[in-house]
Amino acid sequence: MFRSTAVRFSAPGNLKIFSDAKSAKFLAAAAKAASLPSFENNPPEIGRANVGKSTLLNAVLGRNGLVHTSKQAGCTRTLNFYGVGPQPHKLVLVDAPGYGGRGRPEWGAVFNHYTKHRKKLKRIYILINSSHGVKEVDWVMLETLNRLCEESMQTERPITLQAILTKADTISTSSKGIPQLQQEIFEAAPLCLPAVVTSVSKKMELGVGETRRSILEACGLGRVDSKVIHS
Ligand SMILES: Nc1nc2c(ncn2[C@@H]2O[C@H](COP(=O)(O)OP(=O)(O)OP(=O)(O)O)[C@@H](O)[C@H]2O)c(=O)[nH]1
Ligand SMILES: [Mg+2]
Repeated sequence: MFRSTAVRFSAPGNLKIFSDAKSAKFLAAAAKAASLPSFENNPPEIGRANVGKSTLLNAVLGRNGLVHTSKQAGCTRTLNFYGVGPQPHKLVLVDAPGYGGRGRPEWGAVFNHYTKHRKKLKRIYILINSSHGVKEVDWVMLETLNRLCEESMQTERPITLQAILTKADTISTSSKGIPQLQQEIFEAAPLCLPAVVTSVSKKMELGVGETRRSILEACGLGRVDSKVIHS
């Protein structure tokens, strides 16, 4: 269980902002979410469909089944916000729909709008399947996010980017090794922070504590982490 006196991951309120609707409605909702004043820190998770975004979020929140997951790609279709701790939330985690074959242009439009306009955005996590490696769509997304981070450095809203290599329990001998994947990520996105390697399965749990620490550090809550987080 991930516990903290100031940041309680075990009792989040699920703030579902978007519904699956036409693009215009999506964008209006994205604009609304981007200007919500009570959201302090919003690190969103992005990645190809089925990479394990929602599963990792459940693990990070210490709440099995809170975030809907599925074997079928394209499960998450909206940006979902999970407030952590008492109101007003110091931390809000954001689960995003996947990109790639099962993604939809309007989902991308919402994500782009959100990342461009959300004032309190601190860090974006890009999740990549360890055993599939860096696909072309991942490469394009890494380059795009690297540009976004670079541009943000000139503003009062610097955004950092970090990779998460998921499903480490499924790495086989034919998969590329983690150091090689890391190298490819750096080539596409030199600003990307070193990847956290995770696995959330019955076989192996790995990297969940490290992901939590990274989120707290990204949001300037790092001191809370070192004192009172138990993972
Ligand atoms: N073996 C293994 N399976 C995992 C892991 N993480 C997630 N899965 C499985 O992968 C499938 C997809 O997980 P989700 O968390 O729904 O993936 P997602 O990225 O949110 O997918 P979309 O919402 O469709 O974009 C589910 O069947 C999960 O149980 C992992 O670390 N190891
Ligand atoms: Mg999902």
